[in-house]
Amino acid sequence: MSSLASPLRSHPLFPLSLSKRKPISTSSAKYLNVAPMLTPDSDHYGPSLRRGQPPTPFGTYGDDSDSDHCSSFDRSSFSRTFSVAALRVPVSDCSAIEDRLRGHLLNWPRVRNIARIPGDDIEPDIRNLLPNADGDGGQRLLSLARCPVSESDFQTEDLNPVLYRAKLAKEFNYRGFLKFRNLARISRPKKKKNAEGEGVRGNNRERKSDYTVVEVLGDEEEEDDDMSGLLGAGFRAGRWRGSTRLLLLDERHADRGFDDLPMAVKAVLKGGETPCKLPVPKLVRCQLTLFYNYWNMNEVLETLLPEGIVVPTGFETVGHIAHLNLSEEHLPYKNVIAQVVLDKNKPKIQTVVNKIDAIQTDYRTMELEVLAGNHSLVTTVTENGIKFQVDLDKVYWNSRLASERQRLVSCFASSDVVCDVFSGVGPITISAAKKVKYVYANDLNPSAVEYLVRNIVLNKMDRKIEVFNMDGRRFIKSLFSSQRSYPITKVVMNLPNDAAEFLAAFRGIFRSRSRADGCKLPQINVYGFSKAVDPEFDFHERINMALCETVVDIKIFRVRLVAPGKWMLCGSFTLPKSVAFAQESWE
Ligand SMILES: C[S@@+](CC[C@H](N)C(=O)[O-])C[C@H]1O[C@@H](n2cnc3c(N)ncnc32)[C@H](O)[C@@H]1O
Repeated sequence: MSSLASPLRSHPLFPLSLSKRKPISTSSAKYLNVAPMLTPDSDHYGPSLRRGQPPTPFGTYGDDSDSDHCSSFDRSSFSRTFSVAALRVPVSDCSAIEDRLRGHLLNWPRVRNIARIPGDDIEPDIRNLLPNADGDGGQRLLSLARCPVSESDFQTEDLNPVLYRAKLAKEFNYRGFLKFRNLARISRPKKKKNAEGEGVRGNNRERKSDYTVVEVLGDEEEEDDDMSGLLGAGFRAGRWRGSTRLLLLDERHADRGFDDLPMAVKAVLKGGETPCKLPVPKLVRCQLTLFYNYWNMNEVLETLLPEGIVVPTGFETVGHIAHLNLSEEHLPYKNVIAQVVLDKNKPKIQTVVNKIDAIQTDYRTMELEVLAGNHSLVTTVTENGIKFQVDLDKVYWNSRLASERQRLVSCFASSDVVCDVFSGVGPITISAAKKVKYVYANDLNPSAVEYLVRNIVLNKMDRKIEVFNMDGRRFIKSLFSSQRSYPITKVVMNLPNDAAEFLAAFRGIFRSRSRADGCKLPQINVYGFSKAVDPEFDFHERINMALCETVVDIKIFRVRLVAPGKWMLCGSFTLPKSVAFAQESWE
């Protein structure tokens, strides 16, 4: 039984997954309990989980301390090693040689073709102190070891850093000690950035942020011997003792002898015409290891999920939350999928959730299950430069409507007064308020109203928005019947499931006014869904029915397909006079 185990072996949801997906090779028996079989694919260029070999002995790389047992898998089983050849060159000549070897160097995604050799770098400061670096290097080294004994030690013109620091400390009076932080700054070593983006392995363990490591195979002496076979005795130049870099050669040259290498590489190895003076660069064999962090989400999921199961590709993001919409077939693997999504999208994503059920509540909220990461569903989203706080547990939010909201608001003019009947936490309200004269915003959900108020304050729009918390029909009726200081010119009704039915509330809104008053009729922007063959016709019919009137001049815009064959639409029309002045109202 144990021989069928895989990277998911400890996961109860994957009993047979990899046995279905990949055959296990008997020759790789020692890896059986940790890795799937790897079938080298010689036609394939570039790294892949199938091509590389697990490091030997398997499991010495990678630390799976991140694992939690309900959702995890053995991340170290994703380490793969590849053989590559490299030129070991002095740092000072590296970029010149790199230029000369374009087209012959390793060109794998996210792998730099210049690699550092751990422990090989010599700090410029140290190099200046070393004998032979400049004439007095040895003397400087000695002077560093000196401790100040007498006043005369401080009289020396050229104080070394140790003496200089001691001198400063000694000279500080009461006021000087107030500047003690400066003293600390003088002696604090500068932080070094890892510009290479590559890890340096220590104690055979990868650091968390590392995704690749390059090691030269064999010790120094063996290295020379190895290469003498390849290059011939003539190429056994004296060993270079300064800082070096590895220039990784294209994978085609991994196992080639000197004679089979391209002319450009041979020319560099021969020295002579290379830009570098002696010492001559050396050809070395390397092992390139790519860790779990290297592989992208698809590659990892493809390995983890059983064959035949489509790898879930996209997810929606709301602030720090990744929102999956897993299908039935993915549900048995939901925790592992979520963990990979989290691993591969940190730090932006901190929580991964899955929608449990279709939206059914009155407040259009979703039932979400937290699958990985922290359990907070309160997040901040930035949409079109505006910040919104939302609690996905209590309010509606849909990032996919961002461009539609932008389109709608772009149709408003600065003189407009907007009435947002189903405002939610305010994405249309606040965006419109930035442009128009005034906005009346309403929502039935008290939590949505709470966040709406927060977001209005957050975006400093409180002087241009008035908030209401009531049913949409009542809101329409009371707003239009009261003598508001701003006559409403635009109405937004974004509750696609039922908004068309709310249109009945507009019947008779100007009933008590005289037609001669010159009341400006508002433009209505109402959203709806349609599964009909002709969605525009279908939606127009529903609008007419709700208003008990035929709207002649209407523009219907297809917002997006929300499901196969199901359109979300936006209908825009001016409220017919006959509806606004109708004598009967919806009540
Ligand atoms: C689809 S959401 C749209 C929210 C917002 N316009 C947006 O784009 O995010 C619909 C909103 O209408 C609210 N709602 C549902 N029924 C309502 C009713 N009868 N009256 C007023 N608001 C209602 C819900 O609470 C929800 O916030």
